[in-house]
Amino acid sequence: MSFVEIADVALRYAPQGGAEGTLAVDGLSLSVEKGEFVAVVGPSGCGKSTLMKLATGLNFPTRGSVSVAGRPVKGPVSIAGMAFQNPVMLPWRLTRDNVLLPLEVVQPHRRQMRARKAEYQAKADALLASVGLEGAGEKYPWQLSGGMQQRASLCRALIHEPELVMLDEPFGALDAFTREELWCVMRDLHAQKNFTTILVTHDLREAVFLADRIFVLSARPGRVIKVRDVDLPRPRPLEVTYEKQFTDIVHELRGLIAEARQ
Ligand SMILES: Nc1ncnc2c1ncn2[C@@H]1O[C@H](COP(=O)(O)OP(=O)(O)OP(=O)(O)O)[C@@H](O)[C@H]1O
Repeated sequence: MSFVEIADVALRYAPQGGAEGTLAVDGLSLSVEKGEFVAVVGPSGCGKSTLMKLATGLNFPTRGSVSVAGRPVKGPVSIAGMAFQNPVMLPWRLTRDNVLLPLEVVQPHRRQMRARKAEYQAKADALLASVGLEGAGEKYPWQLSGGMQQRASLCRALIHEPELVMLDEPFGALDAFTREELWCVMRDLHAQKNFTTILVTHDLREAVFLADRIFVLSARPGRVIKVRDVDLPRPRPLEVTYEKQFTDIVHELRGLIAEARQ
């Protein structure tokens, strides 16, 4: 059995005001192996974020099944860490304390928080340093740039050592240079820690740079219309993005999405 299995799933959002609701995904099947880095791309509104919510237990299928780590998903998946386009840091807490938030929620850390606070704080500072944010734990999030906040948000997604990391457009709001820097941060974190990763993105270069496999979804209701292996060797330097093999894959994906939008 794969680490994440989504099997023939449909999800219709509840109707409002007599309408019939929105069928977000239908016949959606995909599986992700342990340690794999996959990306999900597709036309706007095709159900990418819905897929993320299904895999983390924030939404449940109308039909079909979802399992993670061999267990059916019946509620929020505690072995998952998440990062989104908007880092949403609590402005009254230091950056370090924002990073520590999942440990205050997820067991067994929650019950150990008081006794192990100093150790957890040191862990947060070490994680921040590993993404180039040495000393930033002592600052408030509003004292950091957007790129720094997004790095901190990655740390928050990883602090409880999740086996599954879900990234929903995490670099979408950043300028091109900062975005590429964070691709490298993410590449290195994945290589070190080997968590299973699902990245939802509109940025096809980002998908090809980071992923082992890319799932292309149809227009809504979303289902997988193509699985593209990215057979570029790792570790991948940024320069790979200028190579023909890389740009060929990007063009292929662009063509598939253009077709799917029609
Ligand atoms: N909570 C909700 N209630 C009702 N409809 C919803 C809800 N969440 C999403 N939808 C609808 O489901 C469809 C799929 O939404 P989803 O956010 O999964 O798509 P997406 O591919 O992530 O979108 P985008 O490319 O714009 O980020 C859309 O038509 C959206 O309006």
